[in-house]
Amino acid sequence: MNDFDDRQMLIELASVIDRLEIVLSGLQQPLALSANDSSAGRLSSHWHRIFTGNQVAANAVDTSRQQQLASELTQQLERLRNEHVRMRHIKQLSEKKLQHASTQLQQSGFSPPEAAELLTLLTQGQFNHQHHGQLLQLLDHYQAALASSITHHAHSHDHQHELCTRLLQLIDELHFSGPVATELAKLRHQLQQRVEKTELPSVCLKLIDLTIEGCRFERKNATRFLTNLNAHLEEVHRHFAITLSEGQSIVDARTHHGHHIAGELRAIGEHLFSQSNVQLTADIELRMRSINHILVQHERLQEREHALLQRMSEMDQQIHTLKAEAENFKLQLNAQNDKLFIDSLTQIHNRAGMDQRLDLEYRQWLRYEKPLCIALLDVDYFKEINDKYGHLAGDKALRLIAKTMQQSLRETDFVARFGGEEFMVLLSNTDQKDIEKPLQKLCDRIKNIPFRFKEEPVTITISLGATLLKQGDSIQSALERADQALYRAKHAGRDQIVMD
Ligand SMILES: Nc1nc2c(ncn2[C@@H]2O[C@H](COP(=O)(O)OP(=O)(O)OP(=O)(O)O)[C@@H](O)[C@H]2O)c(=O)[nH]1
Repeated sequence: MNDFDDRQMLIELASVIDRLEIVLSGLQQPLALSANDSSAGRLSSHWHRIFTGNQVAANAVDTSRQQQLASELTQQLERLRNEHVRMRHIKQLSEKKLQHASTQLQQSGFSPPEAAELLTLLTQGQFNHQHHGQLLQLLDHYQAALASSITHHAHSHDHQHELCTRLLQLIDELHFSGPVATELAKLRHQLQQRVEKTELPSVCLKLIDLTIEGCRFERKNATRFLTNLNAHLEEVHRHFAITLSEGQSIVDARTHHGHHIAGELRAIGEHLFSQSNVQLTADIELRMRSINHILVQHERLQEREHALLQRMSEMDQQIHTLKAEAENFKLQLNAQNDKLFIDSLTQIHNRAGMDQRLDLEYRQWLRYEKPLCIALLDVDYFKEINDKYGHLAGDKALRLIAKTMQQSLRETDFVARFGGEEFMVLLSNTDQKDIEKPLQKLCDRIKNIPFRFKEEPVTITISLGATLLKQGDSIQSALERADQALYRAKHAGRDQIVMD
């Protein structure tokens, strides 16, 4: 555009010069001036003086010709003036655009030293007359900024994908019941579909909300149970206190009756030796009545004792119920505790379970130095399964793969799902020469699962990277080696095992 305007300007200027030459040659023709044309004569001599630098007699130029030339000259000058205004406007506009572009580039965060230098000049309004050069430089930087923003976008896309996978994993590690579980399932479904970058924060917040709500729900259940337990215990305590005092009073009464009967018997014995028969009979009768009275009281005591036993048996029943409830609660807590280490989708161990077992196996390896193998597995092209047959099909595949893995290995081996379609296997106490066989069997079994999605038979393969723990290894270093091996298996074409 600028190029074109400049060329146009040159053509215009050339034409102006041509015209001016004609005007000049016209003015140079020495023609007589009439008295009426004195002003035109003055004008022509004025132009003559401007263009030639020489004075000419006022009557030396033809008046009509002079007038024509003068009007042409005026027109040319007018055009020239307009063009000048237009060019000035274009210049101002392009400077403004340049400034706007440099501000935008500055805001883009793209600033190699050359770009920074140019931008400082441009944003300070220091344009030089070589606009073209500056524009070209600016264009170069624009292109670089665009390329960098495309790369950045790709990275942020990767990051977004990773975040979604991590959120899915977290959901799989949560084991809530009731409405929270339903909401979590919905959120899981949403994450498996495409979640826009802008929606991610609200999904994270929702997950936090649900986790808090789930914890509250669990806590409410536990509190309710403990309140019940407490109420029952209070009741038992009250009964126990009554029973205790009742028992004590029965014991006191029994002792008292015992003493009384013993006293009466002693008195009968004494009277037997010291009294006459008539007197003796009367005394014995008296004592017998007293003993009878004691026996009646004793019977009442027996009834109270019976009631006491009844109450004790009820208490025993209550304590029994309490014990059963406490046992049940303990089982629930244990089950919840176990669930913390179980992946809800596949029902094998999750990342937390894997960390716990890895730690244990590592300590045993340090102590007993028996071989320990870590294998990392990743399902090949799993994204395609999800994309082509839907996430439910993907979930089903993951469940079956996990089950097959468990069935394919020994009970003492360990299997965990630690990421979306990533699994880990620990083979303890297995020598190097014996490792490849079970791992190969595992891969073959998975490959042979007869998956059918949308009536189509589908073969799913896995890539596997494995390593044996070596002298000086930490858990981290061994995991990294296994991960590298897995990476090589993927890049060598997938569906294979790489041992490091
Ligand atoms: N159905 C389902 N898909 C999941 C789950 N977790 C992760 N994924 C998906 O697994 C896919 C993994 O894709 P990528 O990491 O690209 O790997 P891939 O397609 O298996 O490709 P390669 O590993 O390179 O062979 C993504 O589409 C995830 O959304 C899950 O729990 N269920």
